[in-house]
Amino acid sequence: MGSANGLTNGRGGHPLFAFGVITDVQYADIPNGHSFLGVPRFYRHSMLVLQRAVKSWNNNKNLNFAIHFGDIVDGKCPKDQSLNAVKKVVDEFENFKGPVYHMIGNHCLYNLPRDKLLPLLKIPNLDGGRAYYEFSPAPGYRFVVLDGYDISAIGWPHDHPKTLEALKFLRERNPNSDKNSPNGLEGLDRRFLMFNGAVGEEQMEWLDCVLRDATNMKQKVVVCCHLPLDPGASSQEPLLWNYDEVMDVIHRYDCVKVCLAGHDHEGGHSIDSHGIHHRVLEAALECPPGHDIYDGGHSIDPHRIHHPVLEAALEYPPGTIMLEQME
Ligand SMILES: Nc1ccn([C@@H]2O[C@H](COP(=O)(O)O)[C@@H](O)[C@H]2O)c(=O)n1
Ligand SMILES: O=P(O)(O)OC[C@H](O)CO
Repeated sequence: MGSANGLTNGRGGHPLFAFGVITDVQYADIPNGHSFLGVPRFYRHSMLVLQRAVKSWNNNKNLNFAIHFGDIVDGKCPKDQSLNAVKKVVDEFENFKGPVYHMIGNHCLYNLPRDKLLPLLKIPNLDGGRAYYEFSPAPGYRFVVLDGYDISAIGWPHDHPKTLEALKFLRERNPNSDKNSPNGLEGLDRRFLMFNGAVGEEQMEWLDCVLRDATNMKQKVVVCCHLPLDPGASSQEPLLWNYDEVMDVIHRYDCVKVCLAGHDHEGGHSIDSHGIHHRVLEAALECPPGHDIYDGGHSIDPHRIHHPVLEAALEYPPGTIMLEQME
């Protein structure tokens, strides 16, 4: 089964490569709770979901790597346990017999500052806490991992220019005293919340260079970010503040075929005006005990948990993504 940009569902054709995916593990050694809107969250069980994912990835001998889309530990984790909790989850990922890539989410930053977090997550930190990077898992392909909290009111020191820029940005767009509240904001403006962030100017220039280089090298690109980049694949509140500017850069080139994200726990999928697939993955945290995203049995609530076979059919099997014939 082909799709708009040549991705297929793994039932035919020649696989280019496959990789394990999981997002929003948000582990904490605390009792079950719920989101602000009342959706149940299973903080301890998410570790089991991860363990099963790793087992399933290892059983599938053909995965090139695994990637977690951020929020490794929940913000409710007692702060004196943050370091050990992050280490515990990273160790679990390390049981995967292959490279593992991480990115930062808001909950990571509620727990630890960037200088502590980045080395633990093995995010290359070459330049003052930046958390964007790229890698090539197979010839002709490049993965670009964006830092959606580059401009953010969380994670940088309180007096850091990026914190101040983010607070100014929020003040100008969100009149609520609780900057996590979207009350009164209309439509896409509902994304101007403190638990989101933006890609800054320097990162934007870096992205432009990487995409120009990939185009020259005739490489195809998958863009990964904790925060979703397309309103068609996500509700309004979790979007990257400047998703539109990032997409303008991406749309200048023809090399990006897929954008993957987490953060919007329900998940979603869209194909944008340029034929790029956007897939937001469902949160491991909200998988109820007794069920498993990665059991492949599909005996669980398909609305919340099972990675459904989408129109673009990116998953093969659940918990992995296989790319084929990206043209
Ligand atoms: N509709 C909403 C959603 C969230 N908030 C605020 O954000 C905080 C985090 O939300 P979670 O979904 O992670 O629980 C929450 O504590 C609220 O302050 C909101 O105001 N309105
Ligand atoms: O990052 P969280 O877990 O606070 O949740 C983000 C929400 O799902 C966005 O609507």
